[in-house]
Amino acid sequence: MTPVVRLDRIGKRYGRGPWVLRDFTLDVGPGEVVALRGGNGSGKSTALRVAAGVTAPSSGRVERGPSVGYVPERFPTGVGLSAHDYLRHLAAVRGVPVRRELLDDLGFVGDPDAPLATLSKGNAQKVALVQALHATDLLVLDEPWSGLDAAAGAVLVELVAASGAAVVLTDHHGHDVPGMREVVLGSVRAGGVVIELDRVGESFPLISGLEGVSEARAVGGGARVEVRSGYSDGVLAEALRLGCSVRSVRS
Ligand SMILES: Nc1ncnc2c1ncn2[C@@H]1O[C@H](COP(=O)(O)OP(=O)(O)OP(=O)(O)O)[C@@H](O)[C@H]1O
Repeated sequence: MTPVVRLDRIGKRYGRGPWVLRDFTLDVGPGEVVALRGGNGSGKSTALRVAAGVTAPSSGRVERGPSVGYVPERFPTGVGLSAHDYLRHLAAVRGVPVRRELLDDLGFVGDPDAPLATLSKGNAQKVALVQALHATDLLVLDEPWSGLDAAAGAVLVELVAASGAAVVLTDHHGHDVPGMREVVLGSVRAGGVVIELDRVGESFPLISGLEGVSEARAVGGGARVEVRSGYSDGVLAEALRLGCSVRSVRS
């Protein structure tokens, strides 16, 4: 089966911050539903943003089909439009029909002509879902059940299961979509070690950019370096080669 979305050894760091994702690979085929699992801060939303194309990976490659729907973790309701105008506008930009009937299916009971910012959280979330559900290739859903009542939640399970698109989602509430595959994102810090180095000096940027380093902080002339599980030997060897000395290694 040809995947609709392929994340190929994705790495992501925001600016010069720590690596949030390292070597993350994921293929999702049409009609497949994948739930990303992992603790807070393990990079789930980041992986979804990369999959949806709203943020670029720092390394690795992304391939995806052209028709993509994305529900962000926080729906930006401050656009000053009503639900109807917002859906009409996005549908026109994308050249797809407005699927207003989905608002009814999800039990939307807000005023569709009132500004989005005045809607309740659950009703705003239903608008966020409807604008995404047009997608035929890839649906990227970040906490899509957030704010939904039980009835709407059950409808969303059915919509996701029946979408036919590749679906990648996160869900802290454990909704069970039939056939859903789970992919666990390990924290880049889980199981790793903290290495304290002396005599780092100008080698700090090189040390902080080494493979497996999830966070590095300059401390005096040395550094405190957090290293993911399995990478400490390589980081230690490289640090020594760069002339640093090792003060401590702790798991
Ligand atoms: N725009 C950003 N700029 C800088 N750092 C960011 C940004 N977005 C996320 N991060 C950092 O990336 C890491 C992963 O965050 P992300 O939101 O992807 O995790 P998550 O698994 O979705 O977390 P949660 O379960 O709490 O929603 C965190 O340390 C976070 O602080």
